Amino acid sequence: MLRSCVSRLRTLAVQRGLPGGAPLPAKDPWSPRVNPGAGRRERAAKPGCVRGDPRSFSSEVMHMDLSLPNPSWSEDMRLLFDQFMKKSEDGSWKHLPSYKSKFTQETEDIKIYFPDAKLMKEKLSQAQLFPRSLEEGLGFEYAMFHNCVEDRTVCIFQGGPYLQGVPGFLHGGAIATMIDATLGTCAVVAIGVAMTASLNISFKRPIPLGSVVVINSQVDKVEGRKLFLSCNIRSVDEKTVYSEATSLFVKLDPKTRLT
Ligand SMILES: CCCCCCCCCCCCCCCC(=O)SCCNC(=O)CCNC(=O)[C@H](O)C(C)(C)COP(=O)(O)OP(=O)(O)OC[C@H]1O[C@@H](n2cnc3c(N)ncnc32)[C@H](O)[C@@H]1OP(=O)(O)O
Repeated sequence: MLRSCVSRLRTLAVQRGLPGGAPLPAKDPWSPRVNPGAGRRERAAKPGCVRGDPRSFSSEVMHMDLSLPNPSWSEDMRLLFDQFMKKSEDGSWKHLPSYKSKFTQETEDIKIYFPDAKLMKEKLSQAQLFPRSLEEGLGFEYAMFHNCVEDRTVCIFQGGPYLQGVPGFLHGGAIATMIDATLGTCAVVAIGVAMTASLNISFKRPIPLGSVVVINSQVDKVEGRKLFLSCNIRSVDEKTVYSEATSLFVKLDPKTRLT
């Protein structure tokens, strides 16, 4: 019993990068917690990006751009990210930063839909964006890029070990989450604050855990406040179509309260 407690504490010490933990492989994406450098984002040059171990400064984690490469990213993920960053140099594509929690323009915009702005502010101070709520490498690792001319958002996504459904493959709910997040971002960039009214997904092939996939979304049609979007998820070599989805997003009516 004592031995198992010591062993558990030792494991926790390793996970938190504390002394006493046995060393583990430095670049194992399946054990990001045990990588002492795993909390660091490599590209810290962008505005708003914080250098150092974010776990020691929780407010900094909230404000750190989490869509930048980190040690849990596979080679495929890094290559795709670099390709899209290259495409962004001429301005046709734009890298969209992503935070656990941050008062962005969207946060400001949504306040008007709540009758009690003070209560809303309190709630928001505790809130985290769902796909960013798991620790680095364990859940949703992704970066999004938007093309304003073509009304398209591309998400490069690597699903970590905590997103398992059928053993070895991603959970359908995790896939749906990333589809919704990508379509939602495409919608918000296109028309402002909007919510998912309907989402229809066809799961065609299972997505292996830890693999990198590309979610391609686009605006198909706009009818007043209604925005119809579709997307597909493909393998990096584009040969496998894993999922397809269609959706309706509705731009919120400033006259209507959400609660
Ligand atoms: C530069 C950096 C940028 C970065 C940028 C990143 C931003 C960061 C993005 C985060 C991205 C997260 C993405 C997560 C997105 C969610 O997960 S949202 C959560 C799930 N969705 C919900 O909870 C929504 C619940 N539903 C509702 O609140 C309301 O039904 C809605 C959707 C707001 C619509 O209500 P409403 O505004 O009162 O609309 P209403 O007047 O009833 O209907 C308007 C029209 O839509 C139609 N409609 C409404 N609902 C439906 C429906 N379910 N089916 C079919 N038609 C419908 C109506 O029939 C009507 O059609 P018309 O008669 O005009 O032809």
